[in-house]
Amino acid sequence: IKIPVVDFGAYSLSEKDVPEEQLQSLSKEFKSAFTEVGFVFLKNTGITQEEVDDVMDISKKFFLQPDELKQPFSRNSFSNSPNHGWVSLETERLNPRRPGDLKESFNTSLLDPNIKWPSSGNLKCFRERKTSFFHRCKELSLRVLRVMAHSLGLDREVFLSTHRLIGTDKNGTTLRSLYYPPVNCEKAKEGQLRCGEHSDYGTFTLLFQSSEGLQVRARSGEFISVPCIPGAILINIADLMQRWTSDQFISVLHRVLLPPVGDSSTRQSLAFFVHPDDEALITCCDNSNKYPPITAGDYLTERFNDSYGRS
Ligand SMILES: O=C(O)CCC(=O)C(=O)O
Ligand SMILES: [Fe+2]
Repeated sequence: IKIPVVDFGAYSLSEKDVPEEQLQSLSKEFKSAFTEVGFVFLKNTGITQEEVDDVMDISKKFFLQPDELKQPFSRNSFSNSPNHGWVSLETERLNPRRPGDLKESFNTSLLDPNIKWPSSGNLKCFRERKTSFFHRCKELSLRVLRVMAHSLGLDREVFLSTHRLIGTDKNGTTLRSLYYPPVNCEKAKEGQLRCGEHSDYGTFTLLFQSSEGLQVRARSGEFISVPCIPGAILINIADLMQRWTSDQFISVLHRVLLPPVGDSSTRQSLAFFVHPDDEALITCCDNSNKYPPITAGDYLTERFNDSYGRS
């Protein structure tokens, strides 16, 4: 497989609207990418490499602290947004058949003013950077949703009306910073990876990477390494979108392997997981009823139970 690169300049965040003709051609490119590959690189989105670097820098400062200082911000300690917060090393297994992933992450799901943020020492701009990047990703995602609807021959507002509450406790959309610390391959457990094989759960994901390492499963079953294109954003269709489109758009397995033996480098990425509003009822958009209707909230809860182990 080869992941197509699409120039999003005509609808970048610095443009007010997209001319009809360009919308038409973007839709065509989206359609072939999402039906055949499930992934696309977007360039000229308006989100700059500098913005990405700034968020990665502040995230790394958070992760490099001792665990005791990160503990107060743990995932599950924010009652109205259970996914918000820090996830420690080896806690999550995106492939439940493997040992815990060798990664740490910090999820930003809720922008509510009452939320407690890391703010000490060199983390003074943590909140500001996360929040403003979240908004940028949200704006871009709404544009992507419009083009997607168009490419499926649907009213361009259909996806927008089900993604109205991003950033509130009634929508699961999450900006996740990921940090993959250096790995001592001799100490790693049998079968352990940086991030196990999985597909994402929601509508789609925007992925920003600092270096290579991501692999995507081709139809042949073989995993293929994805290049890292500076300034370009990787978008992949997630499972709920596949279901919504009656399998027209495909959600593809991906993973991050351990670095080669002797390579002690770290890796960082940022993922913006777009989810519909919890109450949105997801019904096959071609009216085929291939899958029964389900609310986005119920669907997401089910998937989280799988990756954190049911208790
Ligand atoms: O770190 C990466 O490049 C991919 C992470 C990922 O696929 C995920 O968190 O869902
Ligand atoms: Fe993923």
